[in-house]
Amino acid sequence: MPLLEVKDLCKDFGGLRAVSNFHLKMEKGEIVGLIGPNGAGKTTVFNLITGLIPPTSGSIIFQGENLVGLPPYKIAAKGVARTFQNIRLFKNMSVLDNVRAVLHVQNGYGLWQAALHGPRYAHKEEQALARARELLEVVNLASREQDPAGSLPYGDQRRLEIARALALEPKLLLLDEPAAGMNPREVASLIELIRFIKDKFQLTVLLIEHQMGLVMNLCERIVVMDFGEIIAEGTPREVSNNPLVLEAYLGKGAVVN
Ligand SMILES: Nc1ncnc2c1ncn2[C@@H]1O[C@H](COP(=O)(O)OP(=O)(O)OP(=O)(O)O)[C@@H](O)[C@H]1O
Repeated sequence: MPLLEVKDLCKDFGGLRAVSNFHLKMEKGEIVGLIGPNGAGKTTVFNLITGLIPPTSGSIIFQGENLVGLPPYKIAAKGVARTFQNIRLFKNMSVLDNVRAVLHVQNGYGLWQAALHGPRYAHKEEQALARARELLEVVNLASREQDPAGSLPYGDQRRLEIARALALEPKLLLLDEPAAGMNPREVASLIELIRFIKDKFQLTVLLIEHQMGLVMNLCERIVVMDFGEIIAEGTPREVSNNPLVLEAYLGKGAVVN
C-alpha cells in the first residue's frame, strides 16, 4: 500500500480551476519534487493535502484512510506535517520556545495541569525541553536556542520551521520552497539536512521548490504542474528533457542550447 495516494483531485476558486485531476502516489521513503511555474497550483495541492482548504472533488488517501473532510490538526496528528512558503514562526519568541510550543499542543496539557504545575505537567515539560533541544541539534540551531526566532538569518528560520514540523513526528513531510532566499552554501547544507532527517526519522518527503539544483540533486521523482494540471512526471533527467516542461518554464518556441 502506498503511503499517500491522491486521486482525481480538483480545486476550483470561483471560475478558476487551480488544480485539475491531480494524482500522486508516494511510497514510504521517497523524496518527490513538485515543480512548475508561478501560479501552477503547487501550494494549492499542499493546502488540500493538509486540509487547509477542502477539495472540489477527489480523494487523498493516507495510510489507507481518506483525509478529505478532516480538519488540519487531525491530519497533522495522523502524520502529515508541512512548512510554509511564507515563514510562519513566532518571531518574538525564542528559537527554543518555537519548537516547545508545537510540543505543548501535541502533548495536549489540560488547563488545570498547566495552571497547577502538577508533577505530570513538570515531567512532560522536562521531556518537551529535551525533545526540543534534540530537534534543534538536528537542524544545527542549538547554539541559537535563546535568540528570538525573528533575529535569525532567513536560511536558519527555514531550518527552524523544519524543526517545528519534525516536532509533530510526521511520516509525510511537505516542504514548501524550503530553499527560498538561501545562498548556494545554505542550499547545499539544506540538501544534506533533508537527506539526514529523511533517514533519521524515516520520512517520506514531498517538496515544492524553484531552485532546480536542489530538486535535481535530491528528488528521485519529479511531478511538473502548469495551469493546475500535471504536464510531466519522471526522473529528474526525464523531466528536464521534456519539451512540455521547457515550454512551460521558458515559453513556446524556446530554444535551449
Ligand atoms: N484562496 C484562493 N482564492 C482564489 N484563488 C486562489 C487562491 N489560492 C490560490 N489561488 C489561485 O490558484 C492558482 C494556483 O495558485 P498556487 O498558489 O497554488 O500556485 P503555485 O504553483 O504554488 O505558485 P507559486 O510558485 O507562485 O507559489 C493561482 O492562479 C492563484 O492565484
